[in-house]
Amino acid sequence: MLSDPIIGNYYIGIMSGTSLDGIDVAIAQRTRHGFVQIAAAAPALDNKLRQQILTICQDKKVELQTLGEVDFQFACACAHVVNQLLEDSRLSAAQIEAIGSHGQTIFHSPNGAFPFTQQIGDANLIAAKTGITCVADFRRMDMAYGGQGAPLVPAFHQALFAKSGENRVILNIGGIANITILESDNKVLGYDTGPGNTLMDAWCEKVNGECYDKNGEFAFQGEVLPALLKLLLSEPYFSQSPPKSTGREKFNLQWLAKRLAQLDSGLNSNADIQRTLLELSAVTISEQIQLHSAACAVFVCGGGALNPLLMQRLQALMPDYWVSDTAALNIDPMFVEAIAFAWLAEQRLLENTIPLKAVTGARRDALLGCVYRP
Ligand SMILES: Nc1ncnc2c1ncn2[C@@H]1O[C@H](COP(=O)(O)OP(=O)(O)OP(=O)(O)O)[C@@H](O)[C@H]1O
Ligand SMILES: CC(=O)N[C@H]1[C@@H]2OC[C@@H](O2)[C@@H](O)[C@@H]1O[C@H](C)C(=O)O
Repeated sequence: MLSDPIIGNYYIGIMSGTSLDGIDVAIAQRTRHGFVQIAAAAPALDNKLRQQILTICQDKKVELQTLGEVDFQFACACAHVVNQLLEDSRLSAAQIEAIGSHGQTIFHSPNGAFPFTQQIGDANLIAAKTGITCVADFRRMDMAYGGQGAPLVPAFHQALFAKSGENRVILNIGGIANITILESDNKVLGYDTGPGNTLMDAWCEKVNGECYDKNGEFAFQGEVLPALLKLLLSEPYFSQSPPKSTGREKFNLQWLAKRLAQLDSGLNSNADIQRTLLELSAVTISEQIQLHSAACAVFVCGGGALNPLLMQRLQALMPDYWVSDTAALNIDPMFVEAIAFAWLAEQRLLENTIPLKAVTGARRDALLGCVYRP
């Protein structure tokens, strides 16, 4: 029997998501049993660079020179985390087939008259500074075919986690939350449900100066404010049918401030608002899962899996579902997205189209990503 030439190959995935908490990087290996995590790291972003990117995302305005310089610096940061991880794991660049680099989304606008999505982190530089082929720009071909360009991970979830004859849900709770419904007949549905941690992070940073609510401790001190929750839930995005995707362009501090101003929020404690934002994420996620899937196991990944109150509320709001995290499927919940981009790089080099049209609404499945060779 001929041996399969792709078995044993190593790929690297780099993801830095909407939370801007750091750069997730993972080395994965194609084995006979699937795609296996070999090493991973999630170093924090340099604070100055993080602030510059946040400013670009929040102000939605940037000088072209600044944009170019931030793009350069972010790519250098990505190359650095790759080189560091290779050194720590005693692997050489020559052993890696490719890097899949998501880049940092600075604007995602899939629905306007001129849809676009923009990620920074020049893949030429990543290839040059690591000596490894870099695959990047994964979203825009899907958009070119009329798709949302997001979420992309449902295809990876299907490839790794689908089990014939069994319904499963994969729930990523990053800044934005997205669900993948894996149906027993191999059909897949996936979309962004709305805020995961992004509003909680923004509020916590504003009132406590901490970039996130560690272990949900601040939210635990508060009570849900029913009038505020009702108002937040009236956001039209939540009742829109998929395909749909969103980002910090919509769910941000201004979005929250506008709604707080409509209520007499001066009477509410900051902890109550934090608790209500957590409830907003839990309610919007659990409603969408229950709308599209019969009772089944829900496997959570992303930083939200580390928030015990959020996990507790998801289980309570979905009593017929079994909520755990992707560790139960042998993938570290903190690195599912990074490994997904390693997988997307592999798929690109193999020239496999990615089955996403049912998720993103694209007219056809496409080859995703551009290849930058050093
Ligand atoms: N110990 C913890 N307790 C509570 N929340 C946590 C904890 N650790 C991480 N988080 C939350 O997870 C977030 C980071 O999650 P993650 O890295 O999955 O997001 P992301 O990849 O940036 O976002 P996205 O998936 O939307 O692109 C943090 O901003 C924080 O809100
Ligand atoms: C435009 C963009 O960067 N979207 C991210 C974001 O973070 C979570 C959610 O919103 C998801 O739609 C997507 O990331 C993952 C990796 C995806 O494409 O599947």
